[in-house]
Amino acid sequence: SPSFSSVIHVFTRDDMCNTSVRMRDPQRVEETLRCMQKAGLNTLQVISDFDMTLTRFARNGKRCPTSHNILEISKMISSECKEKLKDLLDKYYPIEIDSSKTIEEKLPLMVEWWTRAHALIMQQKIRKDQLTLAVQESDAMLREGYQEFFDCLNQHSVPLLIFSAGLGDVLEEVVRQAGVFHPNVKVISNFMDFDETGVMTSFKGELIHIYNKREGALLNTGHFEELRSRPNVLLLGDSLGDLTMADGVQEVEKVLKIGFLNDKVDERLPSYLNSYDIVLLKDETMEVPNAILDFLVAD
Ligand SMILES: Nc1ccn([C@@H]2O[C@H](COP(=O)(O)O)[C@@H](O)[C@H]2O)c(=O)n1
Ligand SMILES: [Mg+2]
Repeated sequence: SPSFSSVIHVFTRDDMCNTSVRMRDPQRVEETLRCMQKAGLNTLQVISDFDMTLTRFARNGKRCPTSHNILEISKMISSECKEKLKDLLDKYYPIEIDSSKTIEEKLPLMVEWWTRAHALIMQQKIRKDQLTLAVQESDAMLREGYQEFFDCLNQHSVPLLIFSAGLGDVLEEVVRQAGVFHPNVKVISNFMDFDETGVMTSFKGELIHIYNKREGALLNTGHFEELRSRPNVLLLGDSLGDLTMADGVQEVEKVLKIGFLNDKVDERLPSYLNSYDIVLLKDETMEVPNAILDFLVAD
């Protein structure tokens, strides 16, 4: 059964190009993992962001789509609307990853991006039954090793909450088409409302954007209440906004935060190291989360 040294081996491997694992405090990571292992898998829950955390950021140098992008570049969207959505992406994505701006400075601009994009999407008479094809025709890609990750959690009945500011209907389809939408998976995200003919009319509930996952978590107290007996959390994200995803967990004991740092790595590394326990630099795989699960399984 895997020992901590085998996890460390994955953490410190230097044989793989473009892959690197950083930790602010490796000893604390080890202590946290040992506590989690001792407490057992029946005390664990996993909370993960979706876009660019469970999905790949890039492949062969080309960006992979977010759940928004999958819809935005699909046949369902008119070319005029596509152009407007692309302009929004070009304007706001650089702000999202700008390390010279604070979260407080970025927040209103991110709300503006989501609000404007969703207003455009709502005008497009999206058909629910066309989402399957949009995902099939996209380059959406879960990270290498996703099957092992999803299957392991399911096999051990560990709940996986996918908490996304993306498009819930689209991301669920990505997970379904990958064959890993197991019964232990729950999704909190922006879901569409459809009329009786299957045409989208609006979005359900409160908007989830990159910086209000804490509020989103607190709106879902029922989910976390059900998981009261699971105070240990493995959190996976790619944005500093993802760090609050576990804020709804009741009587939390240990939280291990794993951050995928995909873009503008040098500028953003200090803030990621400050806030995530483990930072994965340009790592397109689930190798580290899987090594951690292997370690936790072996109690
Ligand atoms: N119109 C938009 C708005 C946001 N995005 C990207 O979605 C990501 C958020 O989804 P998570 O699953 O990561 O919560 C965010 O990082 C934005 O870059 C987009 O592509 N289009
Ligand atoms: Mg993300």
